[in-house]
Amino acid sequence: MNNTGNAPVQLTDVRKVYGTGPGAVDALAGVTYEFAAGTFTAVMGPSGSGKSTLLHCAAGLDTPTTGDVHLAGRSLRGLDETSLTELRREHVAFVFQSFNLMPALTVRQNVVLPMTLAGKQPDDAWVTEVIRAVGLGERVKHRPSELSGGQQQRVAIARALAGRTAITFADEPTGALDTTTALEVLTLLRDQSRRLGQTIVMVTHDPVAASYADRVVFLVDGRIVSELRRGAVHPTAEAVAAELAQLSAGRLSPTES
Ligand SMILES: Nc1ncnc2c1ncn2[C@@H]1O[C@H](COP(=O)(O)OP(=O)(O)OP(=O)(O)O)[C@@H](O)[C@H]1O
Repeated sequence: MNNTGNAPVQLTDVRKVYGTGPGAVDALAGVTYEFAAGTFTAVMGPSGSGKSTLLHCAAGLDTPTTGDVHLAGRSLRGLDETSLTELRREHVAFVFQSFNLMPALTVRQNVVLPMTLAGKQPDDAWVTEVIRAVGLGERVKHRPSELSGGQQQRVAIARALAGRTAITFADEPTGALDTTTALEVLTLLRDQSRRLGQTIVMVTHDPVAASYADRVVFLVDGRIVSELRRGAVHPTAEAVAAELAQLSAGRLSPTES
């Protein structure tokens, strides 16, 4: 697959090897993929297939062993840490499992922190709207320690939405949420991608979560092996689960099974 050069997130023959010698692990075995502007993509695959490694390499949080990543039009190869931090602050939001909230700050202060760090003026009305949309309108002055795990995750999601960055990386964003809140959060992410043209890359184990995405890519043993795209047929939870089951079954070679 050739990259066209326009996508906000592009991986070109990205390989990531952990360790050396006989114990080395090929976490990514040559991934070339474009996460196109305004698309919401779910990354799925069996445990250990390389999903988190792909997300970390794509976001510049980890360095590929070989290959290149372009983020917001810039090659990450050889970029120093300061430039990388600036690039991320300007263009990227994160919703990770470890919420990375600042314990001393209130909900609202946490939500606007990336903008403050990037020297941007928060849009107060929009910040209020996203905090309300994630169901924390009554808790803006609470600190993370006064919130449940699910509520803390919602702060992280509000923080990602508030900055209206071009790109959001999400790692199991709904893992700690009850079903109702999870569906609200997925709807918010989908709306964000549709309304603001944001590119969202989400790792998930959950076919229902993946069904909110426009595209679902499947990783097996560090390679993208298939893809479902919204077209005539929506990537339904059933279609995603069926593909995953087939890939997981196919992964067991006759000698292993
Ligand atoms: N820091 C590391 N050192 C050595 N091996 C690693 C490291 N991080 C990941 N791996 C290995 O790389 C492979 C891919 O790991 P990764 O965490 O990307 O998979 P994953 O698909 O996200 O898994 P899961 O669904 O279980 O979270 C695995 O075999 C894992 O053991």
